[in-house]
Amino acid sequence: MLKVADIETFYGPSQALFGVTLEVAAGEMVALMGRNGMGKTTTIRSIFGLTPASRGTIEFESQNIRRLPAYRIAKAGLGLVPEGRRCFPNLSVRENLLVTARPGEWTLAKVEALFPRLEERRAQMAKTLSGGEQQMLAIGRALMTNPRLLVLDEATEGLAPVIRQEIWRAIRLLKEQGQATLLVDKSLSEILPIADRCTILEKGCTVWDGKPAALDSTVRDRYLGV
Ligand SMILES: Nc1ncnc2c1ncn2[C@@H]1O[C@H](COP(=O)(O)OP(=O)(O)OP(=O)(O)O)[C@@H](O)[C@H]1O
Repeated sequence: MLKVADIETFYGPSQALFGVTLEVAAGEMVALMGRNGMGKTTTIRSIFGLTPASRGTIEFESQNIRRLPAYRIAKAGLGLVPEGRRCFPNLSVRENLLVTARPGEWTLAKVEALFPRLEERRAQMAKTLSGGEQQMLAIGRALMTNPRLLVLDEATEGLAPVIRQEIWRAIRLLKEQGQATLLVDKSLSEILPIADRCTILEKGCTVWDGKPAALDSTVRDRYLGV
């Protein structure tokens, strides 16, 4: 479904990615891992055309999307939940969900069933939500676009444990429903049981790719330890 091969990405003169390769197949949940600053967010920004890659290939459903503008990439069927959420602060929860809606399986009712808190707060302005609720809203908004591939960047970072659990429960449900997902998260105990595959980045390069069961302590210590 998504094939990223050997991409290189720059911020001005400074190179951040030196050869990132990853793949997400239909129905798969893939974890993109690596320590801070190794290039996970840049990889996601490159896939979405927000910081375009200058070399390599990015194919989504056999279409080359590397040089497409960001809005065309979203339209091709990729949904992003960026780091740091980003909802419309002065729109209600319900308006935030409806403004990005595209026809498909995910409807307002289904998103509200996935996150009952959003239903309870549907008339509230997004800016009055807690951080965790805003994160749920950001996920709900991405689902309302009915993406064939959902990409979550640090969806549970910095949230209270009870909210994190709610978000992980939702992510597990998405997986059961066969939603193809690319996930960045530092919580190995949550991510490893549900990921079909892990791709690890080190200094802007893909250095490991495999099933979570193959991710032994040597690999963990080398690439994921602090
Ligand atoms: N806007 C920017 N301008 C210049 N360099 C940047 C910019 N954003 C990121 N970088 C650099 O690119 C490299 C990769 O950063 P990136 O944010 O992709 O890493 P990450 O793996 O997502 O880290 P984190 O887990 O901390 O979010 C780092 O060296 C970082 O300093």
